[in-house]
Formats: sequence, C-alpha cells, structure tokens
Amino acid sequence: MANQPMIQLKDVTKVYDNGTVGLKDINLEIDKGEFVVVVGLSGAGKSTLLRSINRLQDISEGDILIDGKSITKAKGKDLRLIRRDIGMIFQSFNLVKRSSVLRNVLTGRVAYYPTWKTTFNLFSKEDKQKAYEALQRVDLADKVYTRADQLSGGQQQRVAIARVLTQNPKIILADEPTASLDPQTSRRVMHDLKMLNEEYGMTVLANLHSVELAREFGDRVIGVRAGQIVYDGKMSETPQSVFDDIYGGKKDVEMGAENE
Ligand SMILES: Nc1ncnc2c1ncn2[C@@H]1O[C@H](COP(=O)(O)OP(=O)(O)OP(=O)(O)O)[C@@H](O)[C@H]1O
Repeated sequence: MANQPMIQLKDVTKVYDNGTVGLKDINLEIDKGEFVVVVGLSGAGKSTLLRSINRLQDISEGDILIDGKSITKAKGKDLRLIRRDIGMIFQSFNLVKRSSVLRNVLTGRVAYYPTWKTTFNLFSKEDKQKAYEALQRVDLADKVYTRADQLSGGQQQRVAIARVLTQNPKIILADEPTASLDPQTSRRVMHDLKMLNEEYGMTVLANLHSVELAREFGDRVIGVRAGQIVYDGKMSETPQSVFDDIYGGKKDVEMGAENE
C-alpha cells in the first residue's frame, strides 16, 4: 500500500506488572526511510518504546503496526516474519563474544533458515559472501576471523551494524547504541547507522542521550517524558530550548561522556 507508515503506534499504553507506567497513550507514525532520534531523561520510557515496537515485551493496550501489519496480534510464523524485518542494535552490542566476527555477522541470517541448519552452521556460500560484504561496508573486512571479544567497543558495535545489514531488515531499532563509547567512536558508529539509512533505505529509530549526536544524525526528533511524547519535530526546525526543556536542566548529567 502506498504511503502507509513503516511504524505506527495507535493508543499504545504499557503498564509493567508492578504498576509502573512505561508508555501512556502513545500515537506515532514513522515513515519509510526516516532517521528518528528519541531523547529524554533516564526512565522517560525510551527503551520501553523500542522494546514494545519489536515485541520484546507486550504492550498493555493499543496496537503497533509494522509496515501495515499488527505485530501486537501476530503469532507464530507471522510474528517471526515481522521480526525478521526489524533489526536491533543494543548499547552492550550483544555479540557472541567467543565466536568469530564472521560467525556473529552471519547470525543476522538466522531468521532465514530452519533452526537445524543454523545449529550446524550450515550457512550458504551466498550468505557468507553477504556477511563479508557487510564487514567491508563497516571497514572491518580484515577482522573476519578475529574473536569478537578481541575487538574494541566501537569495532564490536560496527560488527553489530554489519550483522543488521546482513539481516536486511526494513527497520533498525537502536537502543543507546553509543552509550558505552567515547565521542569519536560514537560518531563513527552513528555514521555507519546513517549509511544503512541512506544507502539501504532502512528506517532508523534510535534512543540517544547525546544531544550533539542527535542533532548531527537525526532527521526528526521525538522527546519523551514520563511515558508520553512531549515533542515531535524536524531536527532542522528544533531549537536548543526544546532539548533544554526535555532534559530539564539535567542535560550535562544525562549526556555523560558523550557531551563534548
Ligand atoms: N521490567 C520493568 N518492570 C517495571 N518497571 C520497569 C521495567 N522496565 C522499565 N521500567 C520502568 O519504566 C519506566 C521507563 O523505563 P525505560 O527503561 O523505558 O526508560 P528509558 O527512557 O529507556 O531510560 P534509560 O535512558 O535509563 O534507559 C521507568 O520508570 C522504569 O523504571
């Protein structure tokens, strides 16, 4: 269908078992190819938003549509197919530390195989080639056989980006992708994420603490506070006062090491 949003949240509320309200009546549409950054204080609900979108956790009310299909209602094979279209980048990289870089990148293809094949490492030659090419795109082709835990944090995150590229999803959800990295390495990682967005048309939704990085890489900014969207606008039209307001004067504390 033409012009249907890539991600759509309809009246989404998430209440945790202990009664904490993670998200409160969220309505949001994100179009194909957008690079959206989500900013907000710690505890505002940024991770809850991302985890709800790929159903790492269930929402309490409302509906979430991925490219027109409800992930909220999907089950079994339908759910697996929707999830295959959503890549994740985590603050902690989530690599298999003792496996090679190539093997880690190949796991991006796992959802395209029956389980028994991946258990025995029976990836096709084409997929090995895809993984190698993805590593070339993030300048890590010389590390294919290196063990993941022998790489720097920034390199590990770029392996995670190569893994997402190999997965070839429509959407990338990045939860604080640079929170454990220094400013220069952070910029490199964001640059690679932007490359997936611009060259492969992947829609990116990234939680960021750093206003600097948000400004440099985001096309659109969403401000979250207490589980609600308090700002939504084009980055180019967003004045600094919006960030000051969202961070309520605690900006320096929140931005930590990424604040140059
Ligand atoms: N599993 C859980 N059980 C109960 N409450 C939770 C759970 N996960 C998150 N919360 C609460 O939900 C609210 C939103 O948390 P969330 O992790 O989404 O915030 P955040 O904006 O991502 O914060 P941070 O930047 O620190 O990661 C917070 O009050 C948090 O304590």
